[in-house]
Amino acid sequence: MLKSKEKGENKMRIMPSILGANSLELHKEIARAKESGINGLHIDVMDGHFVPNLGFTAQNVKEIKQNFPEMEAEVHLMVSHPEQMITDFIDAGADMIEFHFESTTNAYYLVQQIKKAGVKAGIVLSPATPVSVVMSLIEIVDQILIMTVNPGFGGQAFIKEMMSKVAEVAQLKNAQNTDFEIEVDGGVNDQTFELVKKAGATVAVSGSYLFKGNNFHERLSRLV
Ligand SMILES: O=C(CO)[C@@H](O)[C@H](O)COP(=O)(O)O
Ligand SMILES: [Co+2]
Repeated sequence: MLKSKEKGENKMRIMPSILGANSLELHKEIARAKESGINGLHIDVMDGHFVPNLGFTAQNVKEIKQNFPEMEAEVHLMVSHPEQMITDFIDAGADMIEFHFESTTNAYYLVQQIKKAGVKAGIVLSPATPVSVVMSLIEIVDQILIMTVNPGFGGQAFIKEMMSKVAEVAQLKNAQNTDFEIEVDGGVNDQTFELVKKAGATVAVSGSYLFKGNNFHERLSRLV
C-alpha cells in the first residue's frame, strides 16, 4: 500500500478491548462505547494453549456483528495453529484478523489467506519477539501490533520498554514508504497513553481502563 499524503494532527484510534467489559452485560457495554463515538472493538480470542486463558469465540464475533454491524471487529488471535481458525472468524464477519508471529510457521501464507478473503490482516509480536521478524511482511500487512503486556490477560501493567519496538516499526514504516497501522495492546491508560503516542503508534487497545470505570466517555476523553 502506498503511503497516504495527508499528515495532520496525529489523532490516534482507540480500540476498546471487550475483555475488560462486564461479560454479563456485553450488549450494554458495547453500546456505552458506541455512544462515546467508538467505531471498532478489539476482541481477544484465546485457546488455553498458546496462552493460559480462554477468550471470545467466532460465535461471539458473529453476534456482535449482528447487533452492531457498524462496529469494526478486530479479532486478536492468541491461539496455537491460527491457520485452523481463520475461516471461522472470516465467516463470523471479522473485519481484521491479527495473529501472533510466534504461533505459526508460515505467517506470510496466513496473511495472504486472510487478505484473499477480503479481511484485513495484522501480525502481532509478543514482548520477546524482535521487530526484525516482520521485515518480509511489511508490504502485505494492514497492521503490526506490538504487545505491551505478555499476552493472555487484561489488567496487566504496561511494559514501557516496548516503546523502542514501536519506534522501530514507525521508523521502518517511514523508510519503506509503506502504509500500515501500528497498534499497541496491554496496559494502556491515561498514564501510559502519551508514551505510546510519542513512540509512533497509530492505534491503541485499551480494556480495563475504559471499561472498569463508570464513565467510559470521560476516560476516553483523557486519551483522545
Ligand atoms: O490481548 C490482550 C491481553 O492479552 C488485551 O487485548 C487486553 O485485553 C488488554 O486489556 P488491558 O491491558 O487494557 O486491561
Ligand atoms: Co488483545
